[in-house]
Amino acid sequence: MNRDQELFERARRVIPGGVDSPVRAFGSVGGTPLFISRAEGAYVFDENGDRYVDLVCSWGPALLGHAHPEVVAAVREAAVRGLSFGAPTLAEVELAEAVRARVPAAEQVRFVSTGTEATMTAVRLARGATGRDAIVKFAGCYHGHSDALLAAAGSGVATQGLPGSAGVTQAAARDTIVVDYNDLDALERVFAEAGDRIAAVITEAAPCNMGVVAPAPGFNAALRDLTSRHGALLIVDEVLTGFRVHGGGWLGLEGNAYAPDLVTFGKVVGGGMPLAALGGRADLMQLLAPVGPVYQAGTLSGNPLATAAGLATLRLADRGIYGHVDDRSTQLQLAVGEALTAAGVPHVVQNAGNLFSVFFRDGEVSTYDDAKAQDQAAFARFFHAMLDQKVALPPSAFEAWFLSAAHDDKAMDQIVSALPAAARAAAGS
Ligand SMILES: Cc1ncc(COP(=O)(O)O)c(C=O)c1O
Ligand SMILES: N[C@H](C=O)CCC(=O)O
Repeated sequence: MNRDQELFERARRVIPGGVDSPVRAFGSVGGTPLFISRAEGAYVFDENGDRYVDLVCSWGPALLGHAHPEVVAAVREAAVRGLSFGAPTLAEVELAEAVRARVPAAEQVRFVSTGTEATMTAVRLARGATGRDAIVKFAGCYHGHSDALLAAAGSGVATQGLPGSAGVTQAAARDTIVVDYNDLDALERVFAEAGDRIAAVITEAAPCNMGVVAPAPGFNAALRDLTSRHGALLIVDEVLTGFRVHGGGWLGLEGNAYAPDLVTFGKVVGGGMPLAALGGRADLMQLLAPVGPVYQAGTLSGNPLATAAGLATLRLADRGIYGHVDDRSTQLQLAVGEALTAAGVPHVVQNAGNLFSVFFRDGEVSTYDDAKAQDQAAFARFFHAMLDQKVALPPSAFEAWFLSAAHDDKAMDQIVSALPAAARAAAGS
């Protein structure tokens, strides 16, 4: 047994499945997760002492690469001033201003610790504002693990092939209406039948948790029109896309052509620390306690180390950074496509800005059903062949691949030269 295997066995004795988040467990690809001892730039190092080019990037936050010196310095400086105060700070105000400057729809911002809290609060706020109970979500979208949002969810729920989660009450499930992604006709029908019950439609700005499935042109703007016509709110979840695909998130990439009522952030906004946020129209945000009647709170919300990391990250994330990540993403998408084509493996590479994933099937994927109809065994073979060559992909066919500003020519060469053998493994040859 190597050190990772030893640790996994030990972990499983004290931690369910040996992991603190199911997607880490290698459940759908088999084998032993890497136990990471440290990370730097484009690389992670496991407990065996092996170095891997990382295409997980902490599932998104590491836009600048791991342990960027300026971000680490900002966290160090904050740490010596105190780890947590449970009181307002200057850095929170600065970070809220930085978010508002980049995302006009976020007129006011409330910081929380996880994306789950951000979307959960958005749902509660929508219900409080409209006096309605039902929420519409799209099949294959993932918004964290609050009860209202676990139905037909992507990410780890998709990876495990679950329809939802045990422990969600029937009442909660009844108030969540699930519609196929990119299907406006179906959504129109739902509003025609139950429009006066619907508090909000929540959508990933561009879904990346059933693999990457960009919205059809005009889809998000149509959601805006439809919800407005029916007095429902539009919640755009930018936890994954926010500050990653563009300085203004997916909304910015689409030129802020439509404005959601509420928008959620996580991952990059916390620079690798536990921080997420809910933003939105000021009149709605003013319904949150202590101003309004919708309660939301958090002992560690707006934690000073996390706000320091977030601020340093947003300050560094300029056009050059996004240009670099976009170019690397285009390069890798082409290289993966070429390798799989050469090996005769059915596939489609889809992107939303610099986020992309590979579906091991022919034909465009625009719904969760399309995403599920892929050869997951081929993905598992591909994944392990890449891992054998010291390239760490997300261990699921339903997750996006993440690049960073630290993925330089050397790291890219290592990835690209690993592709032909991985493609042949996917082909089963
Ligand atoms: C789009 C989206 N929303 C919400 C979440 C939940 O965030 P967290 O894992 O920080 O709770 C995630 C990822 O996990 C996500 O990708
Ligand atoms: N797909 C998820 C986030 O976007 C993966 C993170 C997790 O659930 O641990």
